[in-house]
Amino acid sequence: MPALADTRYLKGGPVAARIIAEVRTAAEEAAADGFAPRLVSITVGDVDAVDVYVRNQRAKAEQAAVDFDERRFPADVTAGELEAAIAGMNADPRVTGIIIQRPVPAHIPIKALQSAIHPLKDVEGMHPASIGNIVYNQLDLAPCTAAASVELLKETGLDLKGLEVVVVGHSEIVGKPIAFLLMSEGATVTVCHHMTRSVAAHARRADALFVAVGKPRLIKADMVKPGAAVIDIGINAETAPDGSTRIVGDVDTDSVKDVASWITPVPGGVGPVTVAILLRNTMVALNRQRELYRRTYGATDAGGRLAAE
Ligand SMILES: NC(=O)C1=CN([C@@H]2O[C@H](COP(=O)(O)OP(=O)(O)OC[C@H]3O[C@@H](n4cnc5c(N)ncnc54)[C@H](OP(=O)(O)O)[C@@H]3O)[C@@H](O)[C@H]2O)C=CC1
Ligand SMILES: Nc1nc(=O)c2c([nH]1)NC[C@@H]1CN(c3ccc(C(=O)N[C@@H](CCC(=O)O)C(=O)O)cc3)C=[N+]21
Repeated sequence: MPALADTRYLKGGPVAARIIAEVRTAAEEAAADGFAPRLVSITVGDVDAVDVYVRNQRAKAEQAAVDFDERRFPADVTAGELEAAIAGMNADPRVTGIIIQRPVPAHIPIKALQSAIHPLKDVEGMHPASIGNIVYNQLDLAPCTAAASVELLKETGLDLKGLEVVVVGHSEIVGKPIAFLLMSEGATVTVCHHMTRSVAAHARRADALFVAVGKPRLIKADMVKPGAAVIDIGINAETAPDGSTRIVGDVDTDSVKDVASWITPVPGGVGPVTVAILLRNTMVALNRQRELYRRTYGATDAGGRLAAE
């Protein structure tokens, strides 16, 4: 079978650029109104995939006119120290968004830490209360990678209603929210994980296959239905024999591209869209804070009296 034409690659760059341009307009308008967006990133320890993400957050935040503030903590920081830092950010009106980069070291209870972020500043919707919104079909602030993956599937023009979708990987931040977003769009969703008896048997039935595991070349050509859309979410740093490193996904793109009708490249696929959605979510969160300020301080009895005088 011939290799796919380049257009069958679902490239993230153009989608990301479109979103970032929209964010910039909104960010400039908000800043002129006294609500400059400012995103704080919390990193604990050292993780390759996090480094890539934070580097791109910084670059794209600048393009989107969003202030970006990176806070790095050593791997042996205590949960108490992190919670105290987050409490300070919650109380600081200049901070409009907070993201905790995952994973964090095992001694940090991630759920408690997510709970420490004020829901109005939770730009990933990962507060245990916020994540429930997805179950209730409130989809305007979803975890960024999940939203980015679904956005790229929509670029295919496929009708999501009744679409057979398989998601490989069921993490809180990626696989599970993807499944909920797709269910909301009417897809029939199967979720696979490490205890699934045959990932291949499920994957082969998928019209759209989402892969978020963290294992290079996990998905090979014989696991993909001809004509399917393959969304590769993996970000894995691979070191070549010559010592150079490169980023690869979870899909064996070289072979799968001859079977699938659409495939997201890594790099250049889901990653850039994830960053763009993080910035878009930052504006969603900011607008909710703005609305709270408006309701709290926007109209006063004093103002009413002055107007009447
Ligand atoms: N592009 C982007 O924006 C992002 C990319 N990523 C990347 O996506 C990948 C996944 O990330 P994340 O979800 O955070 O990772 P996790 O390690 O949290 O989750 C991995 C998931 O894969 C499942 N799994 C493990 N082995 C297998 C297997 N052999 N077959 C099927 N399922 C398996 C695990 O199941 P179980 O729990 O049952 O073991 C788990 O649900 C990583 O490469 C990460 O770097 C992550 C976030 C954003
Ligand atoms: N709370 C949390 N949310 C996340 O969404 C999250 C996280 N933690 N921890 C780390 C992973 C990883 N991740 C990436 C996002 C974008 C790129 C990205 O921009 N990649 C580009 C650039 C590659 C490069 O520059 O080499 C690309 O794929 O083309 C990478 C990785 C988000 N993650």
